[in-house]
Amino acid sequence: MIKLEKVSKTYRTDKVETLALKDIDLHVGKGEFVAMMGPSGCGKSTLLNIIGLLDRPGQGRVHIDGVALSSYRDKDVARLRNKTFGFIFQSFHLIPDLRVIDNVELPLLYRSMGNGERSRLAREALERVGLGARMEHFPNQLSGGQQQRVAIARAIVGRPQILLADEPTGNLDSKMSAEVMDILLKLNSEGTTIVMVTHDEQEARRVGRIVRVFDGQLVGKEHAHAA
Ligand SMILES: Nc1ncnc2c1ncn2[C@@H]1O[C@H](COP(=O)(O)OP(=O)(O)OP(=O)(O)O)[C@@H](O)[C@H]1O
Repeated sequence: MIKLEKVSKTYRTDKVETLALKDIDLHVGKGEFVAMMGPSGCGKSTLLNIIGLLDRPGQGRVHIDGVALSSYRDKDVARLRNKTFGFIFQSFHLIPDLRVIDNVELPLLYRSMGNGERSRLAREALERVGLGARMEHFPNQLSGGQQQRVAIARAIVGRPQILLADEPTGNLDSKMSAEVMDILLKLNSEGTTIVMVTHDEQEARRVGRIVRVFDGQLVGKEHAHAA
């Protein structure tokens, strides 16, 4: 499903060069749930951005569902990203002036579908995360855990094959974190491939596989075992 070969990434500013990723080989099979762990600054977000086609590697190859990213032009990459991935962030990234239902509909605006269909899919996604009764609320009228569930509904509304989550429980207390993890595990059991960055060992142990990043490289052998 996701295959990275010898991926490296260097950030260059006027004065400094930072080698953020070095020779990453990673294979994530269809339907896997992978937790990515490592100290601050080791390259986890950079790796997630490259997997999610938000950034291109400096060197190396990225294959998504068997297709090499290098064969896509920029505008096709954007379309592939929108269709294939759902993104969840630590700080939710909801739009405060939009009602919950309108936030969830956002990713569908780029697809050709009528208002009725858009609204039906958004309602369905909100019901799946247990927020069917909060559609007309604004984000600041919800708890942190509920806001993250809205963000999950927004991430899954377009039925992506892959969910990428960057510390999705980082801003939540343990009860809300457990609720968010339950939803992610359920989505995974229904077939969605998930890659999640986390700092929480206990949480990571709930998922299928842990990939550890250190200083821009993968450590251990676990990254090689995927189907
Ligand atoms: N846009 C950028 N320009 C320059 N350097 C960057 C940029 N983004 C990241 N870096 C550097 O690349 C390295 C990896 O950063 P990255 O954000 O991927 O780490 P991380 O493991 O996600 O960290 P954290 O757990 O703190 O979020 C760091 O040394 C960081 O300073």
